Amino acid sequence: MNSNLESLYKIAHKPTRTIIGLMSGTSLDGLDVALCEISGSGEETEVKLIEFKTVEYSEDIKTEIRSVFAKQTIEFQKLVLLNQWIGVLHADMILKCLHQWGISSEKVDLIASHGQTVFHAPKILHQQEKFPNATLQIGDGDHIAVNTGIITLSDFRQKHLAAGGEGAPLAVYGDYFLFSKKGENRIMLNIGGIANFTYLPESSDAEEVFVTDTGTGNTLIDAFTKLVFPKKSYDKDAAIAKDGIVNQELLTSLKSNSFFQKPFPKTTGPELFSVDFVTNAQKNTSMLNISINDLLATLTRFSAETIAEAINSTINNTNYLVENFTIYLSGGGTHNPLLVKWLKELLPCHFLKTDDLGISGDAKEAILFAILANETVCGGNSDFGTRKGIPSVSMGKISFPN
Ligand SMILES: Nc1ncnc2c1ncn2[C@@H]1O[C@H](COP(=O)(O)OP(=O)(O)OP(=O)(O)O)[C@@H](O)[C@H]1O
Ligand SMILES: CC(=O)N[C@H]1[C@@H]2OC[C@@H](O2)[C@@H](O)[C@@H]1O[C@H](C)C(=O)O
Repeated sequence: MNSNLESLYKIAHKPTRTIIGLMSGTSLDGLDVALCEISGSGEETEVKLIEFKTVEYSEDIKTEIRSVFAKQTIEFQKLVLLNQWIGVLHADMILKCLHQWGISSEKVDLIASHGQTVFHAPKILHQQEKFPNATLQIGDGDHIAVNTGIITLSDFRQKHLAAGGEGAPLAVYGDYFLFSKKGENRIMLNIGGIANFTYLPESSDAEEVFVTDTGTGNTLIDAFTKLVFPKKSYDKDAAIAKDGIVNQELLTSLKSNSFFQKPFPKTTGPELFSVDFVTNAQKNTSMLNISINDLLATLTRFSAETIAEAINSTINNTNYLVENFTIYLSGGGTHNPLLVKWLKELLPCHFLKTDDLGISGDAKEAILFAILANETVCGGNSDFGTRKGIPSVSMGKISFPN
């Protein structure tokens, strides 16, 4: 047997695996690095978060990624260069984290790398009959494996697409394994650049589980904060939006986009929820001169209402009542007090954080990719039935260091 496969075989048989989960989301704030100890698989998965760090991206990295990010037209050579560059950068960031934590790379069994999404194109966005759902994450896995000396799983979303999904949201698998609890109705709501939620009914039946994106989370709030205040990357503690008044006419125009009429489950990204998207709505309602306070208040309300309406309408189609659910919040939007206040007003549920279940909301997505790698190496027996958007497949391409 090839010695690489032998190593992988041994890892699969260990009672506990040390796996680094990596996530760099749509906010482009940095790379989340979660060092986890994982035992079991599927519904028996147990995770201990040993270390966590968000390695902030330098302005140079942000500028380079933004030059191709969610854009219809780019310099093609740049995309090719970035694919390798990000792989090498991520490897370097991992090695620095391990050094800081005093952990040798030999102690790490696997890396699970999400990569950087540069374009998400489900059919509902691109609308071209002959082309299937598509998405692209860059930051080559072979470069991470060779540069760290650690077996790396990457590019998780392609298998999901190949098996009939939209390549997202993948959170549902880890959410179900870690958080589904018989006798409790739970919603795991992640408010990142884009918001999504996993619905975990009290039956704990994998075939009833459901996941969808809802639309924008922080991405539009961040974009307009940066546009008007180039030194700020987001509206910290909703300080700007809090002094504004929601503009109902603009809000109605934003909500009239056909994305919100499409059936669930569905996925989206900053390709749709962009500065142009808002500017067009402003033009249509003659609101181009609205104050930044009112604009951010309206965009924050837009996120809150579309998240609440997605949750209400999907639960109304089930045997359960929305008031019997607990919502567990995670993602950066959890730190936005105005967004959370409005969500609490709009949804008659009990609100907690994933931290209350022992998993840090800021680390959750990186941990979820570590769980996906764990499943590919030593699990893969869970059956999610025929529910749309949750194919029962193992995900991630395996890169060996030598
Ligand atoms: N104190 C705060 N006040 C308001 N907003 C905050 C605060 N802290 C974080 N945020 C928001 O959270 C964002 C970062 O969220 P997160 O790291 O979950 O996004 P992401 O992982 O890049 O997104 P995605 O999950 O869509 O890929 C920031 O850009 C900001 O909008
Ligand atoms: C294509 C892509 O990168 N999508 C992300 C993004 O960020 C949030 C939302 O949009 C979600 O669908 C997804 O990430 C999480 C981790 C997921 O797949 O569950």
